[in-house]
Amino acid sequence: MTNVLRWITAGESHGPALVAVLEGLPAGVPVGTPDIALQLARRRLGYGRGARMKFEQDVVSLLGGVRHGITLGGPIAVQIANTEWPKWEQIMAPDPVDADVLAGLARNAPLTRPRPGHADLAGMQKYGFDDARPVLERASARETAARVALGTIAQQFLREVLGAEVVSHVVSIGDADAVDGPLPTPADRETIDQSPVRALDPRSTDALVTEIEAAKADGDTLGGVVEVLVYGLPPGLGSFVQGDRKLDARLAAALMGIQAIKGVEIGDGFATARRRGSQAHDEIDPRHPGVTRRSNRAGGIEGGMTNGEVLRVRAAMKPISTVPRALATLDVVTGEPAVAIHQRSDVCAVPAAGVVAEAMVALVVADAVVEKFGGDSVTETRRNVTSYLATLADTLPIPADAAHSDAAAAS
Ligand SMILES: Cc1cc2nc3c(=O)[nH]c(=O)nc-3n(C[C@H](O)[C@H](O)[C@H](O)COP(=O)(O)O)c2cc1C
Ligand SMILES: C=C(O[C@@H]1CC(C(=O)O)=C[C@@H](OP(=O)(O)O)[C@H]1O)C(=O)O
Repeated sequence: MTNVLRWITAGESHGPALVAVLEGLPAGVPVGTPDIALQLARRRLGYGRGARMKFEQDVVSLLGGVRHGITLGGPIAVQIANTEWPKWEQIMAPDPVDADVLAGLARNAPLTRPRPGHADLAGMQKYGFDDARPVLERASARETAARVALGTIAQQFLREVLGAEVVSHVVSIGDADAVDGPLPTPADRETIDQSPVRALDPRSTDALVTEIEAAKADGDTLGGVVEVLVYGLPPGLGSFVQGDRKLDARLAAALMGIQAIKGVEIGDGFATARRRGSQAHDEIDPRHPGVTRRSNRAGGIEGGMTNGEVLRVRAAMKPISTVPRALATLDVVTGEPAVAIHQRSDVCAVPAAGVVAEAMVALVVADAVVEKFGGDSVTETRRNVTSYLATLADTLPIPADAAHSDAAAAS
């Protein structure tokens, strides 16, 4: 399946900049450099991130597709420059650099002890490198900054045409679970971002921070689970007619594409597999104004389509593979046993992964919205949305506002 909305990123972790292009978005979406900078700043936060997050800055510029704060309908190009570039200018130079100059740079020493869990070894084998540098430079999750930049624009689009809002929070870190309370709503965003682990309930924060501190003290690393919710989606985004058109399949692929994400769950996912049917599905109740369902175990997707309930998807992140108490590996030059590269690194990046997951969900949902409603301008897309919602109300005896579920529908 070819996406209506297309996106791509380029750039290395220690290169001069990341670049990202988003194509297929209608004209008229309000977005500016400060909106993107704000989201990039959120991605850098979170307890457990390494030193690099403190000294490195993202410098964002919109290079195309936006004029005076409004998208023009053409490809949108974003650049995220890296303030650390002067330190890497020769090591990562696109043009040849004198071998003597490179030999004098300690930072340029070949990385020959691949980290289990990172892209190092398979990447070196795949491309025939005896240095992990060319692999890790692109495999690195620095690239997620570029996706967050594009996700910001997708979120602005969803807000503009549907009034839809994307929220994320951390569900667990390592073995510690956040308090299992009501689902976060858009009104909770600030509270979540103020928590160093991006947990909604303040009682969760201490437990999750303690978990990270304990791993750090042991020279170890952690993963965890994040959840993304989208409020305000109409039924019918995505499709049941082909596997690759299913919205759940598209969400899973996009979330799995984030570095270190190893599991995706839609709604109650794995828990649903253990339930009986009578306890697994979401009964339809037309008497409850504004809500068609008595529960939302499906996470707002049935048959590969949104069903008008809150979209709810989780992503499981594995622990960071640069483990300070380094793991066993080999030296690819000598073939001898060795310990893996273990320079500075994040101990836990789950809170940041939540921000990245928001971006990927926003891009996938925005793609499904453009696919269903079309439109070259936001005005045209919005008109098509309005007409679809009116038709829905005409054709089925579902209360009109049920087609636009609100926060209450989530609980
Ligand atoms: C926000 C974020 C930050 C990350 N930071 C690190 C890090 O500091 N050190 C590390 O080894 N891996 C880090 N990772 C994970 C690696 O990028 C990832 O494990 C690697 O690219 C291999 O890909 P895979 O885990 O998907 O197989 C991070 C991932 C994310 C999403
Ligand atoms: C730079 C970012 O994340 C990096 C992702 C990353 C990895 O291996 O994925 C490894 C670390 O980089 P380094 O090995 O240079 O310390 C993280 O800091 C970022 O998120 O902006």
